Amino acid sequence: MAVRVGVLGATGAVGQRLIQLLDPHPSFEIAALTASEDSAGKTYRQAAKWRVDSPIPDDVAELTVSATDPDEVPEDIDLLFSSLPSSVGAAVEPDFCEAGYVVSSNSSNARMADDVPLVVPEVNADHLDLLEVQRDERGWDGALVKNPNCSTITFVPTLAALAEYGLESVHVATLQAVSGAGYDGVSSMEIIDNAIPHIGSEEDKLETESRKLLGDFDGAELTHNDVEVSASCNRIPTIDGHLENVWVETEEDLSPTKAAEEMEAYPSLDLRSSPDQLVHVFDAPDRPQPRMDRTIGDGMAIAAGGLQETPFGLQYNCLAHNTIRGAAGASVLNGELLLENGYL
Ligand SMILES: NC(=O)C1=CN([C@@H]2O[C@H](COP(=O)(O)OP(=O)(O)OC[C@H]3O[C@@H](n4cnc5c(N)ncnc54)[C@H](OP(=O)(O)O)[C@@H]3O)[C@@H](O)[C@H]2O)C=CC1
Ligand SMILES: N[C@@H](CC(=O)OP(=O)(O)O)C(=O)O
Repeated sequence: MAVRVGVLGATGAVGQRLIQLLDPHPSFEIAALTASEDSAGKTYRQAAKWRVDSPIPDDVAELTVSATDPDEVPEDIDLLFSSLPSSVGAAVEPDFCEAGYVVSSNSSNARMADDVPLVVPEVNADHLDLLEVQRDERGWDGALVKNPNCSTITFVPTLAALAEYGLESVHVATLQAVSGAGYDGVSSMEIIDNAIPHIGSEEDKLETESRKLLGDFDGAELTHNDVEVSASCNRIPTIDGHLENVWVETEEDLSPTKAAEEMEAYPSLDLRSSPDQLVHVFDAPDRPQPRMDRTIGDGMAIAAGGLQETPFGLQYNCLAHNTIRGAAGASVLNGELLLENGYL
């Protein structure tokens, strides 16, 4: 029987992607949708300005949107996907966890909290058991798990594939699509014929979240990886797909050929939303490209290419679909991991 799930912030850009991914999902049944007080009481069709590239699912369209309050969500919901603005997530997600709901959240609040697992299942599924510590410390029946920032998700799997060579330092420069800022995030006058070399708080997220994801969990405590990470983030006029240029220095020698082999061989998982192959490496030096490569693995794979030796270490480019692999798909994958690990 399918697990009954809800979406917090269901009317937003990421909320709509969540609905698109969850509606056909065999393990989950959408049974609750929440948004702001402005949307509460309306049908989803009325409340959401549907902008996803597939039709709004009929059954979901007729559900009534409720306020984002634990008292407004049915008790028989087992899992909530959260795509709220982070300030709202910070205020309400703990209330839902205290009320007994398990929350798989895409919002940036609490990602770096010591007792909150920040998970990319193919990279650090074992960190999920930090939930035992969380429940002990907070006394929650529910639980809170986070996926990282979309740009963090794009480059961390490639680093995980190289980790056995000893990661010393990483430099990453991003070229991020406008959908990452949300529908109203960047105006057309700002971004057409332009690039913006600043995305608020983004660089710090890449630098800190990557070290947490690549850290070790001993069953009680999480130690962050001590690799030095330096990021520079840029907004460019693509719609979807974050492209990143990465330079990595390793303790052991690592040729571009060997690095490509390690990336291609890095294992995926058997979870329903995991791609068959996690990292695809292109031989052609002009790939990956956002428009051509963002939907590899139904938008859940990472594309890489352009591997070469430089005076600053191994250099390569990588790409992921920011609202699928980097946001909604990442939360759904964590929901699948929670289910597989008996947390639901
Ligand atoms: N856009 C993207 O690609 C990415 C976004 N994210 C993160 O995901 C989260 C959602 O982003 P996005 O979907 O773009 O945001 P949107 O602004 O499109 O959607 C926000 C959602 O939250 C609801 N909401 C807003 N204020 C409140 C409130 N006070 N109480 C309850 N619900 C509220 C909105 O409801 P209503 O419609 O009623 O206003 C809407 O459903 C953010 O934390 C963002 O940083 C992460 C990665 C990528
Ligand atoms: N800041 C990201 C999207 C985002 O909302 O990230 P986060 O989930 O860390 O808030 C972008 O602009 O592409």
